[in-house]
Amino acid sequence: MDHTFQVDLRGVVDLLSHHLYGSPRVYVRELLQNAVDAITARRAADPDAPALVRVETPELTGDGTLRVHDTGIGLTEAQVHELLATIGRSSKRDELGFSRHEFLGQFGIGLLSCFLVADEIRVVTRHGDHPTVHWTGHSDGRYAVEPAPPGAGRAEPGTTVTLVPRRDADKWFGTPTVVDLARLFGALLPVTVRVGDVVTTSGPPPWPTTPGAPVDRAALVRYARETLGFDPFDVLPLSVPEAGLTGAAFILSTPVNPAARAGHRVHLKRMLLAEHADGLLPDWAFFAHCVVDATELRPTASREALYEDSLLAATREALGDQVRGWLVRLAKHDPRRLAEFLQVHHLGVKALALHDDEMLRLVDQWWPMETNVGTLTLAEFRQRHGLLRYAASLDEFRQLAAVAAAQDLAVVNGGYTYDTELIERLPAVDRSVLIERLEPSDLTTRFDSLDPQVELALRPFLTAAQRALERLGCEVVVRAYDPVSLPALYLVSRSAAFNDQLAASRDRADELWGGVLDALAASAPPDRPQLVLNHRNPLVRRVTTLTDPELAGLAVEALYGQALLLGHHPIRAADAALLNSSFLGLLGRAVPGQE
Ligand SMILES: Nc1ncnc2c1ncn2[C@@H]1O[C@H](COP(=O)(O)OP(=O)(O)OP(=O)(O)O)[C@@H](O)[C@H]1O
Repeated sequence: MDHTFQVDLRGVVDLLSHHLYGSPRVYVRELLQNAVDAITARRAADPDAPALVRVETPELTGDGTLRVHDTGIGLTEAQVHELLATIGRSSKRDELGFSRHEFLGQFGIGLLSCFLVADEIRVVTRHGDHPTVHWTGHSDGRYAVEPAPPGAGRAEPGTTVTLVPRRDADKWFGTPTVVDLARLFGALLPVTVRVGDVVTTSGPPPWPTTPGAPVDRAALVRYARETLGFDPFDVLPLSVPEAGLTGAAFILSTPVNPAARAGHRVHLKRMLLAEHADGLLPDWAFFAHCVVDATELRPTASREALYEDSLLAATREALGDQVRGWLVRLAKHDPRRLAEFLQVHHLGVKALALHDDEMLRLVDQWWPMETNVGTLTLAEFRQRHGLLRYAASLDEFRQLAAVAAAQDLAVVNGGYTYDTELIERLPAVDRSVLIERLEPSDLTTRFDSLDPQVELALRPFLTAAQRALERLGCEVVVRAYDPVSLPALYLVSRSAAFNDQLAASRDRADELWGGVLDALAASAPPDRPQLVLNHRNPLVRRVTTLTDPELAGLAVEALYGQALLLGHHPIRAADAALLNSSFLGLLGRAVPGQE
């Protein structure tokens, strides 16, 4: 024998409230949606039928209930039985079960959302010339249907839905709350909605809704200010005909974290679906906030998010192209504005450029980088200097920028967030790009050696100097280079820096790990850091002629300390001690008198 499923309405309402809808406030949306659909259905047969939805809050009704009146198609008694009391039954699907295009509803559960805030729902409805029907539904699952008492029938076709609030749901029925919710969800609806005397619909959207219609920028900026709460950097109209989508992208005027997406304001058939919907734009377009209305995109059953399907994917791509087009146009016709845009969003743009070729090209062409030959984009730098030579850290750049410039070596500062990674990714998108990381020790090859005679004469000094710095593992050399004002340069090749780190770790490591580090150290080349004294510097020349080996040692130690500090090199304990002793030693020599 066949039986029919029984539904525990309380259980279903509990499911809706805890797992489907984000907040009980959606009851306003569902009521408006049903009223608008009913008007749409009536106007399909009678285009001149009135189109008005009136909401009366308890403040107006005076009996504690909220009422929604519509001039829609209404229901016959048979339809009331079939549609209102059957969960999942909807008049808005065709014979094959597909949602009918002209309606907002489709699932046949919307009315149940009223039970999130009401214990009892009453519907008084009239379809055409049929008698008026009264339906009362209770949250415990009971319902009653009866014809209207004689003389109490509706004068006109349409429906009135009355909610008897639950005791704990009063806050959802205050007039200001209902006005706000009606505006939030239904401001763009194509039917006039009034809450009491307040019209909550605002007419058509502020963006062009037909192809070729002019863009009213002032209206869009006003909309952003009033509805989204910010002044956009720029606005661009959006259109994706396959999705029946029109709208606008508002470019944010303050930096945002690309990973923390705020989402987009999405309307479906003029009803707000979500204020923060995901998935409408590609990730890289984090700097744009969209407001759109679409007829073909599908909602999830909660009506609070977009259903991820191939149409949404195609829409995302098309919208991405339109935002990209905006960037390209800006680059072509208004580079100054593009520079302003990048000033605001460079960190986000760079983060995406690590993965997105298009963004990388944008950074390459338009982001001004610090270099030792002035501020240039990477593309400009390559055009002027060919090879893209870069320092991989801020310290390295600071240490070497001036010296490299004096040797005619142009260097880009790759020390800021993402810059080195971006430079190193450039050859992957453009094979013709040649890059080279500046190796500090490469610089020495560009310095001039001294005349052999001079070199010979410097031997005693060099011996004393080397003795002074031996215990620090530093080699002293003398070369002639520019700028003349620089007395000494401390140069650490990358392998020497690695050795230094290895030694420091070895000191802290236990036996087993220490053994591993020793093995590594053994395989590393024995490159030592160098203190390169500049023979063109007048002070250095004087130092090299000192005959007192102790004073020569002190002077070299002081030059070593100064080179470390100037180059932003780490100062180890031994270095600090040496700085201290050389300073005091020189001071002792400088101040006359005996103990
Ligand atoms: N104001 C109204 N006027 C006329 N018919 C209505 C009205 N409200 C509800 N109905 C009828 O009741 C049915 C069920 O409504 P319900 O809101 O539960 O679902 P729906 O609107 O069809 O779909 P969804 O769950 O997506 O909102 C509707 O399909 C419609 O036929």
